[in-house]
Amino acid sequence: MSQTGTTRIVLDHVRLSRGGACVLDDVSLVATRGQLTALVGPNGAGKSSLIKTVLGLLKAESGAVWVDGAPVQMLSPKARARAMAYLPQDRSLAWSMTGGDLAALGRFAWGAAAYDRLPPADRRQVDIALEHASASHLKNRLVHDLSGGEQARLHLARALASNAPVLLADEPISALDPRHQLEAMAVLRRQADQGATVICALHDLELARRHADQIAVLDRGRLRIAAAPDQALNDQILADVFGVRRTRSEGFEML
Ligand SMILES: Nc1ncnc2c1ncn2[C@@H]1O[C@H](COP(=O)(O)OP(=O)(O)OP(=O)(O)O)[C@@H](O)[C@H]1O
Repeated sequence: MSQTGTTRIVLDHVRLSRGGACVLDDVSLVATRGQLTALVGPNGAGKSSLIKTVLGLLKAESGAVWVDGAPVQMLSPKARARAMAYLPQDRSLAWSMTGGDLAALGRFAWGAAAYDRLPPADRRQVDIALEHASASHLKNRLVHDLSGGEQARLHLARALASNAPVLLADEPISALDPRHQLEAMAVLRRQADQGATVICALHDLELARRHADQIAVLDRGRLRIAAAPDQALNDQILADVFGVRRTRSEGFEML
């Protein structure tokens, strides 16, 4: 698969099995600088598995993942952490910490430190990330005392604080109210506009359509289409993959 100067992430005929079943089947996808790719597909389609494979957390049994021209499996854990920020779907924390310390974990690959002990430049990155995630006021609160949506915004701040050129976000808007969903999507859009490569798994097809440059539709482990939003979410795909059709009010109804 050809790689140009703007290419950052390439999946080249990736096949992955989990629990004895094939969950990614011959998936090829390219994500470039400055581009927001929305990964959509029904539950179990393989979105989280794809993100973890790009991160090198799961190893493709055939095919390859390239990050800035290097096979991901050749990169050290630190190099991967510096290249790619990850907002996982599971955001449970085993022990509590302040919101500031959670967001400061985003600087971990540059040297671990609690928020108060971060070098000024790193602390500034964390403060900017907290602001972008609408979470500055949560800096001194204990994470376990916060609502699900407040915790989600701190986890987004942690991912943003790393300032990595690639951002992989697995359902970044789950648990967020409508206003904060829009804010989170605007932040991801801005990251892409500033040159980052953003890949995010989303269930909200309308938000995906409005914010993404390309939409990759996964269907039972196979990439059905990766294209501009209106092309990717055409009537046939909506019916075949999601079992829905668009209503006149831009919503969806079951077929
Ligand atoms: N740890 C695991 N062991 C075995 N199978 C797994 C494991 N994790 C996920 N799977 C299976 O892999 C397939 C893809 O799961 P994945 O989490 O990638 O889907 P998804 O598209 O992210 O789904 P969702 O929208 O529900 O989050 C599913 O069939 C799932 O049951």
